[in-house]
Amino acid sequence: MSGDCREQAPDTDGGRSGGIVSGSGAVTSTVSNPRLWLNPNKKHKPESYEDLQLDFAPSIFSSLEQYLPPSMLGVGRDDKVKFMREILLKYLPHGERHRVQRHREYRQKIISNYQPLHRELFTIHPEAFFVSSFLEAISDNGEESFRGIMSEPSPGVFTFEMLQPRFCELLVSEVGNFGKWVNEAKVRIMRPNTMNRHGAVLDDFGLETMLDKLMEGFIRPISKVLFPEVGGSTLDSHHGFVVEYGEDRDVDLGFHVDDSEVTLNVCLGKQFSGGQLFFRGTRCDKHVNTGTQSEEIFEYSHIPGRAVLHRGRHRHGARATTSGHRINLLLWCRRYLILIFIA
Ligand SMILES: O=C(O)CCC(=O)C(=O)O
Ligand SMILES: [Fe+2]
Repeated sequence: MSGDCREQAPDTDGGRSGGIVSGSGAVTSTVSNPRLWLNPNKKHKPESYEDLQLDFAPSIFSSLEQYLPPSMLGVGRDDKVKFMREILLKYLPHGERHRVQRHREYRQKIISNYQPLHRELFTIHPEAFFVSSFLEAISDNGEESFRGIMSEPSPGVFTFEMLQPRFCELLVSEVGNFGKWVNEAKVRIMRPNTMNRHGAVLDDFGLETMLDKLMEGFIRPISKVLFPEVGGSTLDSHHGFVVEYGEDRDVDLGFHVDDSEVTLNVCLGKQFSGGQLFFRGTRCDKHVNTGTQSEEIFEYSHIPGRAVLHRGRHRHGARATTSGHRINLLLWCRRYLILIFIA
C-alpha cells in the first residue's frame, strides 16, 4: 500500500472534503439561500426519511434536521428534504456533487433490476437478527451493560456475540444471489474499496436503509459510550459491505486503516481456516506509518456471528484464509455532516 494507508471507498458517503457553513448561527429560511443553525435543536424529534429514495442516506437527513432554522422545523417533510438537499449539495465541492449524483444513478439502476431472494433482510427485525444478550445490552443502554457482553482483548478492540446463525446464513445466501445476478446480467459493479477484488457493497443493492437502522439504533449507542473521542454519538452515515476470502476470492488483506470513525466487522461464516485479524494500535493521519509498541500487537480469530468493533484509525489487516470460504460483514460508520460542514 502507499505511504498513507487510509483507504477511500468509492461510495457516495466517501467525501471527506468540504466547505464551512453557518459560522454565526444566522438564519434565513428561504430556499434561495438556505442556512443552518450552528447548534442543533436537541428537543426536536426528526422525521424518518427511510421510505424516500434520496441521494444521501436517510440518517443524514434525520441528523441534519435538528440544525434547521426554527421556521423550517414545522414545514412538511418534502419541503424539509428540498431545503436540506440544497444545503448538502451546496457545500459539497463540484466534483463530489457530480460523484454523488452518478452514484445515485448507479444504485438506482441496480435496485430497479435486482430481485432480492430474502426480503426479510431488507427491513430491520432485531429479534430475528440479533442474539438476546446483545438486544438486552442495547435496551439497557449503559456502559456497564455494554461492557457486560463484551471483551476488550486489546485496548480499543471490543468483541461480542451479535448475529444469529440464521441471519448470517440468509445474508450469505443473499450475497450469493446478488453475485449470480451480477454474472448473469453481466453488470459491472463497484467493489467495497480499493483493497478488494471480491465482495459487494450491500448499500448498492437495497440494504442501505436496514444498515442505517443498524448503525443508528445499535452501533451509535455503543460508540457513544466506547468511542466518544471520535464522535461516537454523532455517527450519521455508513458504508456497508461484505468481504469474501478463499479459493477464487481474495486471500488476505494488507495493513491499513479504514475510512471510518468506527468499524463494525462481523464474521458471517462459512467454514474456513486462517483469516485472523491483526491489530497494531491507533494512529492519526500523520503518524499512520510509525512503529508499533509490543502492547499494541493483537491477533483475533474470527468466529461466525461474533462482532469486532474498533476505531477506523486502529491499524489492522487480515491474514490469509488458508482453506474454505470466509465472508464478513463490514460497517464503516462515519460522521459525514461534521466533516462537510465543520471541516
Ligand atoms: O477481513 C477482515 O475481517 C477485515 C476487513 C477489513 O478490515 C476491511 O474491509 O476494512
Ligand atoms: Fe479494515
